[in-house]
Amino acid sequence: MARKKVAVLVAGSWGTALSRVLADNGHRVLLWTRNPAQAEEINTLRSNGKFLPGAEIPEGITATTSIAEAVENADAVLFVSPSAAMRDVARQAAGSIPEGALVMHATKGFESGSLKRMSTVLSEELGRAEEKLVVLSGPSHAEEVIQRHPTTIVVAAQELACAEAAQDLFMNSSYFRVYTNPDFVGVETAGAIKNIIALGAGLSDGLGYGDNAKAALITRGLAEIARLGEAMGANVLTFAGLAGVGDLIVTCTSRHSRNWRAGSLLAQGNPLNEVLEQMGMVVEGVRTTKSAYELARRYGVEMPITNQLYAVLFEGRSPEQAVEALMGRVRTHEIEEVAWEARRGRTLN
Ligand SMILES: NC(=O)C1=CN([C@@H]2O[C@H](COP(=O)(O)OP(=O)(O)OC[C@H]3O[C@@H](n4cnc5c(N)ncnc54)[C@H](O)[C@@H]3O)[C@@H](O)[C@H]2O)C=CC1
Ligand SMILES: O=C(CO)COP(=O)(O)O
Repeated sequence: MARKKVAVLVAGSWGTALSRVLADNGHRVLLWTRNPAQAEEINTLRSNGKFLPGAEIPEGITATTSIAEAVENADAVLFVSPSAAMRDVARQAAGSIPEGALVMHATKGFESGSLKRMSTVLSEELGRAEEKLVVLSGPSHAEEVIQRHPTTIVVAAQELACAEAAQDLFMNSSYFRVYTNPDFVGVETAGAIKNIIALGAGLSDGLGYGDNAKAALITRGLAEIARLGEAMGANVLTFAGLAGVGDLIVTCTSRHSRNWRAGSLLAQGNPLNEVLEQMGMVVEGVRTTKSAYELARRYGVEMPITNQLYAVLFEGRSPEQAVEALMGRVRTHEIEEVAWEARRGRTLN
């Protein structure tokens, strides 16, 4: 594949790891950071010690503090800021992105207050149709990608050509395999909402519960993620894929997971503000719990785990009370569509 110029905004853990994949694929990467000391460290020491300690940054990556320089003449632009900074970063880049550049994002979250998906925020700020945007998601921790450990992700776009252009940029046969999916809304919502369940898994482990509890959180979490996603227009099958169950597994079980770690610190009795300070990296699940709690009300969807997480994070409920409330819920069917009422009148074969 021809060598492309790709701008990556910003130089956190995930932006840096994805830059390595692009550089390994022969592309020229301009990695933007607002922090001059970090740019200097990347360009001279070839390291990004705060976010990926011990990792070597390849020569194909150049850091810059000028967002205009990063995106100027770029063939593709990847946004990978925390969700809280997306609108601000997009606004800064908007005037300099070439008309024909492929625009992608790999951020997992919603905009607080407006509850908009990240692609909607990008579309508004960049003046581009959502149909032309690409979202990257799936089970992928930066700490493993930077070490070139085998990883699979999914790229979603409403137009196949856009998804395949992103697939071409990132896919390599040694450690990074990329699938395409036309269900843009499903991939984007699955990736955002899984962080709530990761917080819950961390809380569960922090309380000393075992694998049964975690498996329950993953599966029942998936059920409520899919319910909200479907109400927002997603294809329910997407939740059985990399962005759904795949990401839930990795985020609820990996020692690299920030959301899991934050949940386990909360279970030890640490206040939320101290946990976030101690983490030093973005913990998207906290904001996303609030957004999903509000989205569930907007779409009339039942999300019991999200509701309990919301009460623990923002209303002072103890994790033990939250577990009691979840276990004490009124009895119900596992899947409405296969419940007895729905089968009445059908012949079994
Ligand atoms: N770390 C990972 O393994 C993965 C992260 N993600 C997603 O990628 C997004 C970014 O996460 P990470 O890279 O892990 O975060 P991080 O905490 O490692 O880095 C965030 C970076 O954003 C910068 N930043 C924050 N606000 C800014 C602003 N207003 N303007 C410019 N720069 C700003 C920070 O200085 C920092 O360099 C999140 O939505 C996360 O869910 C997705 C998949 C994997
Ligand atoms: O989205 C991620 C991995 O796919 C990263 O989020 P966590 O660090 O919370 O697991």
